[in-house]
Amino acid sequence: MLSARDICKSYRSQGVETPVLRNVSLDIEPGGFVAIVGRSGSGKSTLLSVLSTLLRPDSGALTWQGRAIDHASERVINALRRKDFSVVFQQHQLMPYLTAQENVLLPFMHGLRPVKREQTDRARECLARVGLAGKGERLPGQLSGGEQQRVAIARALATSPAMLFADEPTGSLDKATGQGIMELLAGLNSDGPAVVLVTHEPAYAKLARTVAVMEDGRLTIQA
Ligand SMILES: Nc1ncnc2c1ncn2[C@@H]1O[C@H](COP(=O)(O)OP(=O)(O)OP(=O)(O)O)[C@@H](O)[C@H]1O
Repeated sequence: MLSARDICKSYRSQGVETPVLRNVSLDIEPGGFVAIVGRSGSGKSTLLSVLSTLLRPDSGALTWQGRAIDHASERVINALRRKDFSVVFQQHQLMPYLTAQENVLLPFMHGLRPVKREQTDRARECLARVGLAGKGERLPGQLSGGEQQRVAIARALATSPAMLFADEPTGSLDKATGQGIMELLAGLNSDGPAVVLVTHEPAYAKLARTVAVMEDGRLTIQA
């Protein structure tokens, strides 16, 4: 379980401090599905970044399976991101010169070590899971926006994470394509990782089991 308690986070720029998260607490159970909603600038992405360890909180506690990770070493954080946590962004951040399958294999690539047969099989399985069987040899530029986001999700799934974080994964897609991505995430969540996602779209949030609303740096759990 991932647990955040009394998380505070401010940004400092040009001598001005802007508090963004004020005593935010949230528990995410194994298999949970949480949508974080709220108006633009309310701190949703900042919260997601703190939960996924991309940003460190100024104060408060973040624990993963009972272990404090808010000030864990880089080594511990890197191990967590390699194994348990995966993040999908609005801009899918695929490598344009690698095929879909090679992009999904990226989490397995360490230095010059060749990827293993079972990792290639896993990449193929993940592409099939997101509805892209048979498209593994295409470059991102030969796929639609929705398909590119599916590749990014397949890449995030490759390591069988316990937690999948998604920051506006539908933000650059039209409504029907976005709905497809949300349904995919809901389907993956039903037998896979816990999902925490940021969305602007109330219709998408309905697919989550818990809706958490950010307002003025505070978080309210709706259901
Ligand atoms: N690196 C930064 N330095 C200074 N201020 C920042 C930084 N990142 C975000 N902010 C500010 O923090 C506040 C919250 O930003 P955040 O991106 O978390 O909000 P959001 O709810 O995700 O917004 P949106 O829905 O528009 O993406 C905003 O006022 C933003 O301008």
